[in-house]
Amino acid sequence: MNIAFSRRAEALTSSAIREILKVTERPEVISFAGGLPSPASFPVEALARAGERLFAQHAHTALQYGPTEGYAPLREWVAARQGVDPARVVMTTGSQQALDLLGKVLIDPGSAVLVETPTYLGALQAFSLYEPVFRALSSDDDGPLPAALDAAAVGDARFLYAQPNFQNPTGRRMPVARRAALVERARELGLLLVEDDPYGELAYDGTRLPSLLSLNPDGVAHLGSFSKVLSPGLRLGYLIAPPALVRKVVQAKQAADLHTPSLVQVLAHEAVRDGLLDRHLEGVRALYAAQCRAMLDALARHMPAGVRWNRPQGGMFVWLTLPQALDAGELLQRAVARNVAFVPGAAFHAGEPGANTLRLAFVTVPAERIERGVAILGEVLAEALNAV
Ligand SMILES: Cc1ncc(COP(=O)(O)O)c(CN[C@@H](CCCC(=O)O)C(=O)O)c1O
Repeated sequence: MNIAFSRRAEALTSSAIREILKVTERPEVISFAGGLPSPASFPVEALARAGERLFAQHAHTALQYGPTEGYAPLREWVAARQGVDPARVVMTTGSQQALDLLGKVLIDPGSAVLVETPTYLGALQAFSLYEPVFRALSSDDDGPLPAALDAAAVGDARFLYAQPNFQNPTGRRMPVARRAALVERARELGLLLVEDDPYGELAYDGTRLPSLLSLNPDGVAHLGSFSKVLSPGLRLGYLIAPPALVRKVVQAKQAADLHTPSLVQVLAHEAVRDGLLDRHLEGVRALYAAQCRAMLDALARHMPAGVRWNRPQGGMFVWLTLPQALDAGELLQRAVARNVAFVPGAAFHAGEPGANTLRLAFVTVPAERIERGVAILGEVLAEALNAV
């Protein structure tokens, strides 16, 4: 059967992370690839008790169709936590769906979309379905440069996609002054900001900086997720946006999946309604801080000269820059042959190739396996450097 695919489908590519995750299913593989939260961070007991309350008190709601905007008590909980009107909140099936819906309602073929580079490859993949032209915005260690946001660069761009907290893949965090300057420039230029923030509650010192949303609620579409603070298997996220954008996203979501599963929304609300999250997050932050120290110590011990990396203050990722001569895509094959996996950096780039970069996720690997995996990675890099 010769299936005639749409032009969009013909251009589709696989997620580098999803493809590598297939390889990492072998238990002997030390995987620094997927941004999977540590299973030790899942509040299993609290979720089990929430499930009992769900079936005892909310079974009909949890098992029935629900409103596309989401389960009202959960929307209200999100709205209160973010300081917005519940009418601006839409619950989504992971924040990944929010990325897809924003692409669907904001991007025409050929539309310009401004992105950091590198940036989250899942966002590039979601937006790409709608055939934009990506424009990479100059950035430094603090994030996108507001000075790069001039009328010429912005032109008719539909939005700027940015992550202010512990950015995937670089791990960097935008200082408050940079956030304010970025929001001000975007406001002056009438440019919508899409703020993707799955890691905002994962600062190891427990601090939270003001969101871009809080600096300009009418100019920012904010994405949040329960994946990194509760469980990714729930596939639960949310979008907070100006009313006109909420209306369009809801219409698109009606066509996509009618609504996010009622069961998951009621379960999550039953779990978080009495303050579980704040108690739970203290332990998650302490665990991730220890994991990060183990990773940074191992890198310092085993990386050959010329390899650079950041020191994240939160989140789940370390970003390595290799000497120009090395290609992380080629090195991945050699590393996997020695049971170590990571995500090559090229897939995170929308502008320059970035072949000599790679992302290491560190929260799910026990410290002794981090030490062994990074030692092997160091040997693979040293052998490659000796061969150039
Ligand atoms: C910046 C950013 N925005 C949205 C997402 C998607 O999270 P959810 O759909 O809310 O689980 C993510 C999740 N990214 C992880 C998860 C992907 C894992 C996978 O594809 O299995 C990663 O980069 O490894 C993210 O980092």
